[in-house]
Amino acid sequence: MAFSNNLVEGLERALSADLVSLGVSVLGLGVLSHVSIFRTLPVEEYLLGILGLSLVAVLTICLAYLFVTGLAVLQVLTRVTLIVSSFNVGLASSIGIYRLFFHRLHRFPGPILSKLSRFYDAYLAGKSIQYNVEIEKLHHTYGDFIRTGPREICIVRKSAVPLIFGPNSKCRKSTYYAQASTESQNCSVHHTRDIDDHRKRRKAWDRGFSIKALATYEPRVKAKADQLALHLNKNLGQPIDASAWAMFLSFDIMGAVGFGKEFNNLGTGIEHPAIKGVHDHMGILGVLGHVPWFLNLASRIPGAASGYSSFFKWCGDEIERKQKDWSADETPQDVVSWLLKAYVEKDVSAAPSEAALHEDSRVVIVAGSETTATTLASVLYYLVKNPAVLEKLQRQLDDAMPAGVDDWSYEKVKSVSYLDDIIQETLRLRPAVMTGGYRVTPAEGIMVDQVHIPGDVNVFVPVQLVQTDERYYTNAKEFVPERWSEKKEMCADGAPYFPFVLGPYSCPGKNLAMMSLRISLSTLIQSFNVQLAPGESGEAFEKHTLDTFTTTLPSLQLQFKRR
Ligand code: HEM
Repeated sequence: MAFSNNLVEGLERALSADLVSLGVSVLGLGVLSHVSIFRTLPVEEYLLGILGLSLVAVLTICLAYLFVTGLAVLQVLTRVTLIVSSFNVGLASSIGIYRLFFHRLHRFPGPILSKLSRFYDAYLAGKSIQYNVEIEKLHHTYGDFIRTGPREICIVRKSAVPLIFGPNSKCRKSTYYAQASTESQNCSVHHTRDIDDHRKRRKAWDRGFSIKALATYEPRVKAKADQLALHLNKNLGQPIDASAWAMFLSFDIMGAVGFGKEFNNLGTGIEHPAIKGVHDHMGILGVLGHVPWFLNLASRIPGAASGYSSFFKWCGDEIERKQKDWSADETPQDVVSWLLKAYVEKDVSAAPSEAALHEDSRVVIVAGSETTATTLASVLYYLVKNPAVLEKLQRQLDDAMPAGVDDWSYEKVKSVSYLDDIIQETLRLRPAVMTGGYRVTPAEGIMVDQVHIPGDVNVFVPVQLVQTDERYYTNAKEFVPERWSEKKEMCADGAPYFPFVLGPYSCPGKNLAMMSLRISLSTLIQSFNVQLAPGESGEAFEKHTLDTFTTTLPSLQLQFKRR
């Protein structure tokens, strides 16, 4: 009894302390909480728990004031506001001082605000949604190793590429991928950070892109390319937005070989409504993706993801339909059916939950379409800007298929290695993922040249910047497809080239992408001459491409004429 009386008295005294003493002690508590808990806690993992706990703490303090001290409501509110703000000031000051002066990355150069918070890089990305351009500016100011976040280093060195992305790299996916979910159970193969989960699941994906599977996709890809050629034929000499039509083609291809379904963008000339929502929100991803925990939190606000709802529903309905019509005896005819097969048969490579399977199905469309579309439009851009390259390609296609379109076969197209050189050179100058992937270093860190990057640090090598670096490529910003064949001296030894990334997280759709690009480009270039439409300089296309993780292109007006 005496003990509980003492406790109540003690609590009463503490709560009724004068405002200055109260503020100072709670500020100290904020500092203490950072030093003892938050400094090492992976906030992304416990986001909701931390928010819930903070709310409970504030409510408890309110109730304690009301019932123990008997203060009036206004006085209680004043004191609680003081407590909350003092705690946060203490916490934020401790975080700031630690990040600037004591953090294991404190010696790396970079903008002060980047060292303090990822929100600064979100601001940089948001200025014109060209984080790739901002990174180039930072590189000129700070050099090859830039601290782009409290716990992030951007490295502009070729030697970093195998260390971070190579097959033997010990780096894993970083917290960047926590923007969707932190539970691998619910994540797509792209977002899971659990290395075992990822390794197992990649097997199901790789089956969907095997040589045998690709052979079944080939006629469908060709049919879509022919449909585009037909549209161009009907609109000879008219301005055609190459960015939009490349997107229509790629989405229709992924609808056909990804799901075995028809989006019919090429038929209508209008973006399918399920996809429009995705495109409208790419900018948000390009900005808030830089603060993954915030994006994760924001996406939980009711209605926040409503722009995606028709896309989610479309993919969900299609999976449901496939599950209903499932026949174990049939060989899957599209990528999602390969993923579903693993799931239905409870294979080790299966997505770990229905939610994860749905996420995977959405990745098929988004990862497969945007990337191929932007590459296709970019190739066309370089061809119109470099007519000698276009003519050389046409000559080589004619040599391989002398009887013209009736002579077309994918085998013959594959023999035209100049086409691959053109695609490769385009992906060097304008990779479809311009800045990321993002990885985290292993506990022992990594040694890049003579620089030690400590453990548990997020790292990335900006793909476009390092692939257009004069140290590694002669006339690095110029489009010279011959550098991949007869002018190999234009690439330095080990010049960095990784538009599909390398190693365990590399793009599983690379062969499908290359097939789609070869088929569509050969189909178009064999039949048409192409040039910039009147009034189009190509400047906006060159300068205003957006870095939305994958690339978002401005329009590019081209004119097609029959050869
Ligand atoms: C020119 C076309 C393409 C390019 C340049 C490209 C590039 C990339 C890159 C750079 C990544 C790594 C991203 C990261 O590290 O976060 C990636 C991953 C991925 N890509 Fe592609 N991609 C292309 C086409 C495709 C296609 C056609 C598909 C088919 C669905 C596809 C499916 C995927 C998937 C599922 C991943 C995640 C892989 C993983 O995390 O294990 N991509 N791609």
